[in-house]
Amino acid sequence: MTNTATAKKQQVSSGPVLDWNAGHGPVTGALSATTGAFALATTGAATHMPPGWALAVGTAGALGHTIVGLRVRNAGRTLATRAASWLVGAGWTTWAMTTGPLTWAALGSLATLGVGIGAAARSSALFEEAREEEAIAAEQRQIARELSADRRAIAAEWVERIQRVCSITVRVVGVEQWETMAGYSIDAELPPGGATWNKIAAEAPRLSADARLPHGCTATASPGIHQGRVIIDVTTVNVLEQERTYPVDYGPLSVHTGIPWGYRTNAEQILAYLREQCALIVGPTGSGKTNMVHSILAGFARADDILTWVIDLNAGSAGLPWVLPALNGEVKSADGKPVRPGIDWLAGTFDEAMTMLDTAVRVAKHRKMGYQDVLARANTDLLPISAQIPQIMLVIDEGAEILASPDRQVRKLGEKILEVIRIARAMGIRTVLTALGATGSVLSNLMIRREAKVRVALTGGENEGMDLSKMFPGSRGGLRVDQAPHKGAGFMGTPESPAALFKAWRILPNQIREIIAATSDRHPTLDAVSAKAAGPAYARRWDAERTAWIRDHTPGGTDAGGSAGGGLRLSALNGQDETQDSPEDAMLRRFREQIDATFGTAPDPRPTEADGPPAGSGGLNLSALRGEQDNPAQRAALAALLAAGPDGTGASAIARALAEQHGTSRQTVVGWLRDWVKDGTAVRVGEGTKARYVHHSHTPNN
Ligand SMILES: Nc1ncnc2c1ncn2[C@@H]1O[C@H](COP(=O)(O)OP(=O)(O)OP(=O)(O)O)[C@@H](O)[C@H]1O
Repeated sequence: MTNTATAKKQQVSSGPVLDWNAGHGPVTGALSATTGAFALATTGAATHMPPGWALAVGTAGALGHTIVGLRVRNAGRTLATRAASWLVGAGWTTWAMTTGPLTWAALGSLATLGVGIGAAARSSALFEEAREEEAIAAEQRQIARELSADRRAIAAEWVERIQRVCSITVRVVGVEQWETMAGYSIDAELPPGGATWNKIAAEAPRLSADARLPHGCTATASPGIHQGRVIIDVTTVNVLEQERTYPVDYGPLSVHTGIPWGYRTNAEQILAYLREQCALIVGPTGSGKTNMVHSILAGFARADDILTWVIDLNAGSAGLPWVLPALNGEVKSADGKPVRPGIDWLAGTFDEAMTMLDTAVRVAKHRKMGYQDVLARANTDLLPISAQIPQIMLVIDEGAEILASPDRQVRKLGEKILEVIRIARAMGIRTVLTALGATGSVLSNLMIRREAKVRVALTGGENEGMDLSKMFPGSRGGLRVDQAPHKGAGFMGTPESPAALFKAWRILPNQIREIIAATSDRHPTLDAVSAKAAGPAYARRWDAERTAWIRDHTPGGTDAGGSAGGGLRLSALNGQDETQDSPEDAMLRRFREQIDATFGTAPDPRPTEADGPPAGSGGLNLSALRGEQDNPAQRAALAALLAAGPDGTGASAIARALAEQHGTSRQTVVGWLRDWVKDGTAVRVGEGTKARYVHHSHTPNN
């Protein structure tokens, strides 16, 4: 029951309730007083109540209201008005009960009284309001005084400190406390005579020590609005000490608007702009590198114009958490449909990595030719990246070790990586390389130095192999490993944001699963020009024999290549044991069933596990899911083939059906049909112009 209803019920059952706290405006207050007095006078007169009682009630009312008013700190004027209302009302009631309330004199005087009480109440309400506003303003003035006293103290302290440590006398123009409450920024004017902001920046460690800042807190100088001004950011709370999980807003991102990779000491996000830049992430074992790679993949998965290709030759697990939950049906979209993996391609073997890199080179070269008109129209030599022509981000875990490897074969991979970096910037393929520590040899490579300017050093307190001055040449020794002793923390610098402390968000498998589900519909598909260049090497990337290595990593699988040190595992495919009906097979079967249920496809045309696995099968055979399941155009083509029934259909008819929504060319459909005939999904009937294709489920044998 609501409060009002309760109050009404009480009133009905026990007569008028004297509510000293009840709020009244000037009109309702006056009305309530006069109607109350009138009711009391008429009932009192009718029942011959002694008139003294009305006076007693009025006095009690005046007292009651005054006590409540004092308790809520009403102004003296309000208290007096209320008490007077009660007493005047009671006086009238006493008089009216003696002389008769239903006379013109009694009624007229009551009306006058009502107006009088209303006016007094209105004036006291206005007074009350003004009094309250004044109190708030005074409180704010007091806070402002304290704040500006605080700011003045900070300004004076830092003028004196900069003078003492850097021998520069600055004039502080403003001090701004950060909303995150993790520190403040000082805006100061440099003295005339040639002092520059970097003179103060170079003394950052000494300034921090002088200011007795807690570990992990810094005083970093950067340029102000012109060359005669400097901004000094001082952190007073070490947010790098805290563990912060990946932000739960999985909204869309774009390569153009930057991808958040972590947060700075002032708790603000730091963005990586990768349209033209490659990135290098260095982190020794245990520093939080794998976690950081996951949070990078999370950002890429959220972008609607990025396709992520991951090379992961380690027993490590950079790509698997982004693939497996989708494949084994752990994750479903909101409407219960299977979802696409969070990355577009995962290479876990040397051969697959080589295939991926060759494909990337082909795509880059083909884009250059195929998009001449687009470039001319946009008057640019940078391919306009969009959801229709996505950027390919190649993430190569321990890629720096590949580049620096003494092994001839591995070096071939390295050369290919460098080729992609060299030729593909304009055509929208960029790389993120991670490194355990082999930075010296990697950074001496001109290509990396020039193209990979988004840099991260995860220190986790590790000194070994961590040459920060090489990673961040502009920092001039201002960065010290001991400033970031926490896992996942280190330094990050980009062309837009100078190298400084930062921390990656912690991301756990449940968040990865959430992101896979949230972003499944958002991933772009490879544009037709690139897909043509990529060819079957790309279209068949999820085939059984090519994803067999994943079996080594799924629950129950043996981690054959896993080594404690996380060394490169180039022989993942050697000596596999093709056990029948393994947990992975069961998982795959479940996934196929879901796809069949969702897309209305027929039973698998290939022999099932029960029929005995064909050579090389038994892995995660995604192409068994009717070919390129994550290509909507191809799914639509397959649906058209199925819908055509036993009469079958042709490439032109399918292409026409797909034209409006997918713009697929007849040529592409011909390619798919050829593949489907090869793998038994479709049967070709007739020859030449009469050739038709029938889905195998509509053939006489079925
Ligand atoms: N951003 C972070 N915030 C808090 N803790 C973290 C963060 N990143 C990593 N950690 C902690 O550090 C541990 C190691 O992280 P991670 O596995 O990513 O390191 P790594 O450098 O890849 O090590 P390895 O090479 O041995 O796998 C994690 O289990 C976690 O406890």
